[in-house]
Amino acid sequence: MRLIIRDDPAAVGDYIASYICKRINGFKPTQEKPFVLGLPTGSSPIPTYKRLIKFVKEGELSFKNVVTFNMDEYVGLPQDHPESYHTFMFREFFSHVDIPPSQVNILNGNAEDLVGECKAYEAKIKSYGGIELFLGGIGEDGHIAFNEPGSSLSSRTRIKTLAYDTILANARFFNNDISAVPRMALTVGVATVLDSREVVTVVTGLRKALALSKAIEEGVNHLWTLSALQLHPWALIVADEDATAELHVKTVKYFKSIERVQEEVERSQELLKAKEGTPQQVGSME
Ligand SMILES: N[C@@H]1[C@@H](O)[C@H](O)[C@@H](COP(=O)(O)O)O[C@@H]1O
Repeated sequence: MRLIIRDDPAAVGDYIASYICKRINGFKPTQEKPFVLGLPTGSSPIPTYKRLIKFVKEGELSFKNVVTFNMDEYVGLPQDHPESYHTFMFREFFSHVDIPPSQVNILNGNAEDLVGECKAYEAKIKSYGGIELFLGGIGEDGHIAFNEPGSSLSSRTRIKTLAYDTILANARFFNNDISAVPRMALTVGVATVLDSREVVTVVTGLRKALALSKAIEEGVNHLWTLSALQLHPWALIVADEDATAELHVKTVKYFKSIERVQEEVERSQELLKAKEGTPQQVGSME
């Protein structure tokens, strides 16, 4: 697992958006072979969405050949409710980029058959050959998507009862009215996230500091479901300085040094490429 640390949420958003932009462009998606992207809601990914929208407006990125799957949705909240994850995603992201709405997938928390809805979601992900990159956020209790503490690490898309802490944390979106926060949600499982070829997680703010330390400094544990990323072969966490408050100084220094070394390696590879290119360029000019 890699941990990248940036000064603040805006810099985290810039980093992740540039990373996703590179990955999508490098993949060269087509209608036949789209880039399959998993997406989260919450306040943490907003700076990333803002930056991605900018890339699209500047012509550096397109979502025409991208298929998305969102992580979760409340059960029983009307789709057009201002706090439904459907509304959130279109308001904060989809309405501002060139993705055809038919390529957007969000769980339907009002489906008559909720179990069937979850099964169909898993099957649809499979039909696209799986998720290429899952972008995730976390709750203060370390949950990824709505995989609350105690969730099975081999869980799949399913109905989940929300932890009281999560209901309290999300009350801020419902005029601080705890009774207005839905008690249940549909969510992809931990195993659904782990199945994707790459996972990138945004962790910002002091409120997430304990969860980050539990997830990366301690063992894999169902009480902090983000820790399951330790089992993933290609996982990246991008955090801001505030979110590192509970980490050991040694941990922070370690990951920062790894990033420095990685940059050195990349720079020397670029130099080598440029050098190899020079005789040819000279030759062609002559
Ligand atoms: N189900 C969502 C999570 O997917 C999200 O990661 C979390 C964090 O939200 P925020 O980024 O606003 O702290 O909120 C909810 O619980």
